[in-house]
Order: sequence, then C-alpha cells, then structure tokens
Amino acid sequence: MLECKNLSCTRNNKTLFKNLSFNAEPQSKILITGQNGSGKTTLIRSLCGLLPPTSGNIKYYDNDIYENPKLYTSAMAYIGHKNACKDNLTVMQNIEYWAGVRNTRELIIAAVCCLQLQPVLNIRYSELSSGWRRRVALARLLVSNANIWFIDEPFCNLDNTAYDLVINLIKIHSEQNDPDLEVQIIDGTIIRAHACTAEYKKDSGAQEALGRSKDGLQLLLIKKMILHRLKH
Ligand SMILES: Nc1ncnc2c1ncn2[C@@H]1O[C@H](COP(=O)(O)OP(=O)(O)OP(=O)(O)O)[C@@H](O)[C@H]1O
Repeated sequence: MLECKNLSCTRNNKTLFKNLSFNAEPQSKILITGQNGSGKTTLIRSLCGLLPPTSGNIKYYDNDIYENPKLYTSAMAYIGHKNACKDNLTVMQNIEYWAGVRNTRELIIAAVCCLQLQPVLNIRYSELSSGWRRRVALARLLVSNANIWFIDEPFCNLDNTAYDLVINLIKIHSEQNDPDLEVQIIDGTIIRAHACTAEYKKDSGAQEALGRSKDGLQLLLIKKMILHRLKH
C-alpha cells in the first residue's frame, strides 16, 4: 500500500537517514524509534507528503505522493507535535470543524466516545490542560476516516487512562493481526527496518464506539519514545 524506496534526507549538511526502503501493507503498524534529533519527525513529515526527501520516492498504491498528492492527502491523517487545534473554539467545535473538512459528521460521536471527551466538550481549547489538548487532537484521527495514521509521539502528556484509550485505538485501527515493522534510526545515519511484535492491553469498550468507523481504518505509523510501554 505504501512503498518507500531509497529515502534519504539531509538537513543542515547532516544526513538524517540514507537509502531507507520499506513497504507498509494494510493493517501494519510501524514504530519509529531513535535518539533525540535523529530524524524521526523528519521521516514522518516526509512520509506525510510535507517534506520531500532529498532522494528516493514514496508511493501510495503506485502513485508518487509528491507528484500526485490529492488521493494521498485524503487517505491519511497526521498528528504532529503541535496539536493543530483552534484556540478560540470549544472542543466540540474543533471536532465539528474537522468532520466538516472530511465530510464525516457521522464519526463525531465515535471520536468523542473513544477519547472520552464528554467532560470537556463545551470548554474552549485554549483553557484545557496539555493532556486534554492532546486527547482532542487525537480525536482528529477518528473523524478523518483515514486509512493511514501518522502520530508523532502519541502518548505525550497523556495520563494512564488516556494512554489506554490510545492503545485501544491503535489496536482497533490495525486490527492487531500482523507483526509490527520497526524502523530504527541510530546515530542519525544507520537505519534498519525489521518486524517486531507489540503486545497490547485488553480493550475496554472502545471497539463498540468505533464500530461504524472501523472499515476505513488500516494502517498506522507512529513515532514513539517509549517503546517498552507497548511491549510490556
Ligand atoms: N525546520 C528545520 N530546519 C532545519 N533543520 C531542522 C528543522 N527541523 C529539524 N531540523 C533538524 O533535523 C534533525 C532531526 O530533527 P527531528 O525533529 O526529525 O528529530 P527527532 O528524531 O524527531 O527528534 P526528537 O526525538 O528530539 O523529537 C535535527 O538535527 C534538527 O535540528
């Protein structure tokens, strides 16, 4: 589904990654690990179509995502470091706005339930704590109805409850069938990609709330600093 060939990226005369190739099939999960500054966010932004790699190409169902971005843009959702929410809107208004952009109003309830946003729906985004802000941003994954999720540090600022909710979302999105693919960046230049297995906690009802939106959900790419939390 997503085919990456010989990706390289140089920034400020420093090679961040070189000749990185991997394929991501539906239902796969890719975990990107590496030291601070090694290029994880840069790689994700390249895969999202936001930062062309120095060389190599990325194809989504045989379409180069930089030459033919339209199909790809509507097929993926990206949650970066910045939550990209509107300060002056309430939580509900933010979610409604995203659903309006994607024409997915029928997914609003599932998104609210899955992130358990009911207590803050009428609060202005600017008045929320960091953890709640992150939860609101993650709700965008659900209303996007995207095949591919890119999440940069998904667990940043989350408490244990929210952490479990996000693990559930990841599990449901990828249907937990296939082994993960782990891409590791070491010392900024050495790249390896291999299969690994992540164990997830038992789900706690989120699946039911997500039922209607499940069909379109297939692949997840995450950058994570705390790999061991998924494995233990
Ligand atoms: N806008 C930019 N312009 C130039 N260089 C940048 C820019 N953003 C990041 N860099 C550089 O690219 C390198 C990789 O940064 P990146 O944010 O991809 O790393 P990371 O692995 O995600 O780091 P962290 O774990 O700290 O979030 C760093 O050396 C950084 O200084």
